[in-house]
Amino acid sequence: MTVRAHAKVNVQLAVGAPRADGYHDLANVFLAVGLRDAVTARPAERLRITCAGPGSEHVPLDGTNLVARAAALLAARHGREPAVHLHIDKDIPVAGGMAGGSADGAAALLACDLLWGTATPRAELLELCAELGSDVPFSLVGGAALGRGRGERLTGLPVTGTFHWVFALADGGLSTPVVYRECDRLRDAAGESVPEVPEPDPAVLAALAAGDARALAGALANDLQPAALALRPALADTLAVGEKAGALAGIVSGSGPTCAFLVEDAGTAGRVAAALEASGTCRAARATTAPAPGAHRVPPDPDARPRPGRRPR
Ligand SMILES: C[C@@](CO)(OP(=O)(O)O)[C@H](O)COP(=O)(O)OP(=O)(O)OC[C@H]1O[C@@H](n2ccc(N)nc2=O)[C@H](O)[C@@H]1O
Ligand SMILES: Nc1ncnc2c1ncn2[C@@H]1O[C@H](COP(=O)(O)OP(=O)(O)O)[C@@H](O)[C@H]1O
Repeated sequence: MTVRAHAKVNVQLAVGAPRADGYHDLANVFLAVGLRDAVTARPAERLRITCAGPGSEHVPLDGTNLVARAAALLAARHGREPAVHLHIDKDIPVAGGMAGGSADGAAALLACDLLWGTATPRAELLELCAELGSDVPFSLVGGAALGRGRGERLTGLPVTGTFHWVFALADGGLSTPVVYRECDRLRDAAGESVPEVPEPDPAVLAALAAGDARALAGALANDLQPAALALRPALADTLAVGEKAGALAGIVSGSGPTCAFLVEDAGTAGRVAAALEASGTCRAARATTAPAPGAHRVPPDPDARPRPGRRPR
């Protein structure tokens, strides 16, 4: 049973003051993009995780992996053992601010639910996603959505047309909690007044609904960007290269260090990606489109053969 789930970019990430539980209230406007992982679930004697693809050496294969936590949570809900082999085919950059772990968690929940025939109602799956992590419910639903609370309370958003993006992948990741802490520290140091509960920007929502890339480019906003840049100053060079090469706008994706560039069309995407790769300011650049779907089953490929050079760990 194979389920695919996509990466995200935050077209608005407004971060409130830290809450008593250590989280931050957000106005988090998620947009699912073309980069995706796949999780395959097969019956096994006990829970086993394998992973292949770029960066897979940085993915934990123990009980802390979100796919392991997803299987354990769903199994406990249905009073059974999580006896399953979960294989992750990774393409989403690890610790890149694109919710790769969350995508895998949502994909594993769905894959196990289908494999075990447990038919968990959608609302319950969403609750389990929220237990796994703040970004996991969005990975299940995809498209575009506003996340309130810590990002887990979703309202679907209308999107028209296709948005073209280029992602500059960085060497190494950034830790999400470290970036949130740096954001708090910078705001404290600047004596900034921060709302408890931030609000979505109507300009962002209108641009998504209208399919207006120029308007969306003008409204992109990420409150975690100053923190990501403080922790990784070289990201400013990456952003400058992409913008100079013709992107409408560049922004750090979520907690970073991936940089996201919104571009006018597929041709510009190719040119911006080539300029980023030639600049040496990133590990690789990937052109893709949005919106992308939520986690979904893929039919088995009768001609599937193991691909050389992608041996699972
Ligand atoms: C920043 C965002 C933007 O979408 O994603 P990434 O860019 O990392 O992918 C998310 O808020 C990340 O969500 P996710 O990675 O699911 O976070 P969780 O596992 O729930 O929380 C990890 C840690 O991040 C911090 N955290 C997360 C969410 C939130 N609203 N406030 C927080 O302060 C807390 O320190 C928490 O302990
Ligand atoms: N399936 C998974 N894929 C990637 N990372 C995972 C996974 N499960 C747990 N992790 C852990 O979560 C951390 C954050 O991973 P990821 O979701 O890729 O990044 P981000 O939170 O920046 O979007 C990783 O550094 C890793 O230790």
